[in-house]
Amino acid sequence: AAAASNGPRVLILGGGVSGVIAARTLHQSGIDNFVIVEARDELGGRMMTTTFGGKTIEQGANWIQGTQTGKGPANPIFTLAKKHNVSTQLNDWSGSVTTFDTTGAVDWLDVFDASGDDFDDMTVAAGARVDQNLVDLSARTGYSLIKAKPKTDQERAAEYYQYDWEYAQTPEESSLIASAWGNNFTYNTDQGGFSEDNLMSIDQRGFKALIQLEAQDFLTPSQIQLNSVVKNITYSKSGVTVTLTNGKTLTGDYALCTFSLGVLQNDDVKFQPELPDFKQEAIQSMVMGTFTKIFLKFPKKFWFDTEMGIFADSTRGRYPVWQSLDHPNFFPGSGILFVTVTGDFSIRIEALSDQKVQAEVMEVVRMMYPNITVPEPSEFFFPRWHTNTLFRGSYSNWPPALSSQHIDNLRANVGRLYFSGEATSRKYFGFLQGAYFEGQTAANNILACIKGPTCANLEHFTQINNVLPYENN
Ligand SMILES: Cc1cc2nc3c(=O)[nH]c(=O)nc-3n(C[C@H](O)[C@H](O)[C@H](O)COP(=O)(O)OP(=O)(O)OC[C@H]3O[C@@H](n4cnc5c(N)ncnc54)[C@H](O)[C@@H]3O)c2cc1C
Repeated sequence: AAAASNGPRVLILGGGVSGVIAARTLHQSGIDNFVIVEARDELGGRMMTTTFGGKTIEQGANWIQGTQTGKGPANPIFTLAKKHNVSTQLNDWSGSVTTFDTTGAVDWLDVFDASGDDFDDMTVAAGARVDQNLVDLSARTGYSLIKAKPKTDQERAAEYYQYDWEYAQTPEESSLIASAWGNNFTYNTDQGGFSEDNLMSIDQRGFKALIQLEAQDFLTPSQIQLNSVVKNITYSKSGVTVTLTNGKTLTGDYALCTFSLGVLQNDDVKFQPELPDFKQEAIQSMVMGTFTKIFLKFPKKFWFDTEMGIFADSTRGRYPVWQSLDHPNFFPGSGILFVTVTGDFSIRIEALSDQKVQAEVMEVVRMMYPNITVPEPSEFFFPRWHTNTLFRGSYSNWPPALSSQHIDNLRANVGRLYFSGEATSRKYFGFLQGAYFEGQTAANNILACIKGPTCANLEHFTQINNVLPYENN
C-alpha cells in the first residue's frame, strides 16, 4: 500500500490474462500504483475451471496452441506453463482420430486428411493475397478458389473440424486473410509461428494456475479488487473514473479496459462520453464467436481409443467434434467424454434446457454406437459463454473483408482510456497469446505516457474509406 500513494494511478479493468500481464509489465517498470478490478472472485478470466466427474475440467481455454521450435520464438503461454509446472499433454488433433457418420463408426480418414490439405492450401492462397495487397475475401470464397467444395456430410464434417472448431464460426462468416494469419503466426514456423503442437492442460489446479501463480509473484492484496463489477467508465484527457455496481467509484490517471469484445458490444458497461464513432464501428465490426464444450460422464468407457472422434451429420455443425478424456494421456478411468459445438449452434443450445441438450447429444452417441446399449450419463454439463454477461461469447473472430484499420481502431486509446485483450490482437486474436501480448503492449503504451516527455495517442482512423467510389461513372 505504501507504493500506492506514489506516482500516477492506473486502473486495470478485468483480471484475465491481458489484465494480469499489463499489471506485471507496469510493475516491472517500477509503477506499482495500480489496481486490477475484476467482477469474479478469482483472476484468470476465460481460463476457467469447474469440477466434473471428480476431475478439474476446463470450461474455457484448454490448449497451449503453438509451443516453441528449437530456439525460435516461444508462445509466452508455453513459457508461463513451464515456469509454473502446469501439467500438459500433447493432443494429437490430426493423427489420433476415429470417424463416424449416422450409421456408426465408418472409416473416412481419407476425406479427413484431404480436408487438412485443403486448409493448408487455403492459408497459402491467403498469404499470397497479402503479398500482392489484394482485398480480403471470405474463407468460403478462399476455399472455393482452391477448388475445395465440400459436398458430402463427411466432407463438411472434415471441413468443420479444420475450420469452425478453431475459429468458432463458419468459413462464410470469417475473413480469409485473418484466418490465415490466425493460423500462421501461431503454428507456421516459416511465418514466425511457434510450433504445430497443441498441448492440453490436464493440471488439477486448472490451466488458470499459470496466470494465478504468475500474479501471486508480484501482486500485493491492495492491488486487486475482486467481486467488483464495473458499470460505468468516465474518461477524458486527464483521467478515468469508474463506477461499480455497488456504487463505489475508483479514480485513475489512466485506465486499461480488458473486457471482452462481447462485453463492449453489448453495452454491459456504459462509457461517458459515448465512445467515438470510429471506436464503435471497430467494436461492432469484429465478431464474438462461441465455442462450447459439452461434458458427459459415464460409469465406464465404451467409446473410441483415439484421442479425437468426428461425427458427420447431415446438419453441418451438429455435435461434430468428440474428445475422450478417458484416455491414457489424459484422465484414464474417468469415464469422461466431451463434444464441442460452435457458432450459431452454441447460441441455439444455450437457449435450451440442459435436459433437452442432453437428449440431443445422447441421440448422436447412440447413432455413433448403434450396437451398444449406451447408458444415460451420470453427469452432464456445459458452460453458457454467449449468455454470460461477463464474456458474451468465447473469443473473437474477424468477419470477411477485413479492414486492417479496424484492428487499429479497436486498440486505439480514447483520452486516458486504453484497450487490450485477445480481440485487439492483429496476429493472435482468439488466443491466450493474443491476450498476453496485447496486455504487455497496452501497458508499455501507458508507460510511455507516464514517463513522457510527450504522450502520443495510438494511431486511429477517423473514417475508413473504400478504395474506389461505389459508383464510378
Ligand atoms: C471455451 C473457450 C475455449 C478457448 N480455448 C482456447 C485455447 O484452447 N487456447 C487459447 O489460446 N485460447 C483459448 N480461448 C481464448 C482465451 O481464453 C482468451 O483469448 C483469453 O483468455 C482472453 O483473455 P483476456 O484477458 O483478453 O479476456 P478475459 O479473460 O475475458 O478477461 C477479462 C476479464 O474482465 C472481467 N469482466 C468482464 N466484465 C466486467 C465488468 N463489467 N466489471 C469487472 N470485470 C469484468 C471478466 O470476468 C474477465 O475476468 C478459449 C476461450 C474460450 C471461452
